[in-house]
Amino acid sequence: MIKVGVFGARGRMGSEVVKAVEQAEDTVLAGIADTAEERSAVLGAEVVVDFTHPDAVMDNLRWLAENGIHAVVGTSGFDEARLAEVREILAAHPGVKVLIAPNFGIAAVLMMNFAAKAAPYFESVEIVELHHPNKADAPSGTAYRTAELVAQARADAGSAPMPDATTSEIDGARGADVDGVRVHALRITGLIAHQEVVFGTHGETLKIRHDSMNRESFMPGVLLGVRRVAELPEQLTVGLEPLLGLD
Ligand SMILES: NC(=O)C1=CN([C@@H]2O[C@H](COP(=O)(O)OP(=O)(O)OC[C@H]3O[C@@H](n4cnc5c(N)ncnc54)[C@H](OP(=O)(O)O)[C@@H]3O)[C@@H](O)[C@H]2O)C=CC1
Ligand SMILES: O=C(O)C1=N[C@H](C(=O)O)C[C@H](O)C1
Repeated sequence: MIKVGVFGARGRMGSEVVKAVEQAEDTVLAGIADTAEERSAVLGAEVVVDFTHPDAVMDNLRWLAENGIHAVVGTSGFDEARLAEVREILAAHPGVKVLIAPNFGIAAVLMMNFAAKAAPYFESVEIVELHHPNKADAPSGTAYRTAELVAQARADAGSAPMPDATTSEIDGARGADVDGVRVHALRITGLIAHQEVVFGTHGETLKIRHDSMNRESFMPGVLLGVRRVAELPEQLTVGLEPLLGLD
């Protein structure tokens, strides 16, 4: 049995993780925390799953590394600077592994993978992410990661800059610029988590859309991370792709 702790256990995602860990045959709940002060409740866990807040997660990761506990992280907000900081923390704790996945939905990972593959074939691409209005950050971690992957695929293919003749705009009308890719964030009551990657070239468009209909849908990915994190070859793994055999 893998002993699993949960940070953010009373939140929307954390409460689903608690249920999934309790229901799986090879995992047991070792402790839960919903504040930094409660973290010692997970001492004894082999792996902690963190679905907390972008403002809390870095301190949580430092604490877990200091206590020799592997981490499976769903919390958003990881840019290159943060990932570099995580690598620095881990360098001082060589036995500890961390998996950070911008999205644990298997279909969402495929959506990102397909978007990167399509990117070199189109002149234009923009990302629209749609979430529930209680989401803490914008754009979503998934949209941010998709933009990075799409931008990298375009750069590797030597794609020309995207056409955009806008010379006058109200601030924000063209969305956020992530590595040269425009990202638009909608916050709509009734939604959970959704994304469209919209590609266009002359006479043809392609839309790749992903919808999370409930939070249970993230749990197979979270449990996969819990089962595999200790054996991952790198101390820090970003994205579920290598665990799914995707390049
Ligand atoms: N990678 C993925 O597949 C997914 C990622 N996410 C991400 O997960 C994160 C959480 O989302 P969601 O569950 O909707 O948010 P919630 O606000 O519902 O849950 C976060 C929980 O974490 C608690 N918390 C805050 N600080 C700490 C801390 N230092 N230690 C332990 N617990 C803490 C909060 O308590 P309090 O409310 O009292 O502050 C709250 O209960 C977000 O960054 C979101 O983007 C969400 C869905 C899928
Ligand atoms: O806050 C959410 O709900 C979600 N957050 C993650 C993100 O920021 O990408 C994953 C998913 O979109 C749901």
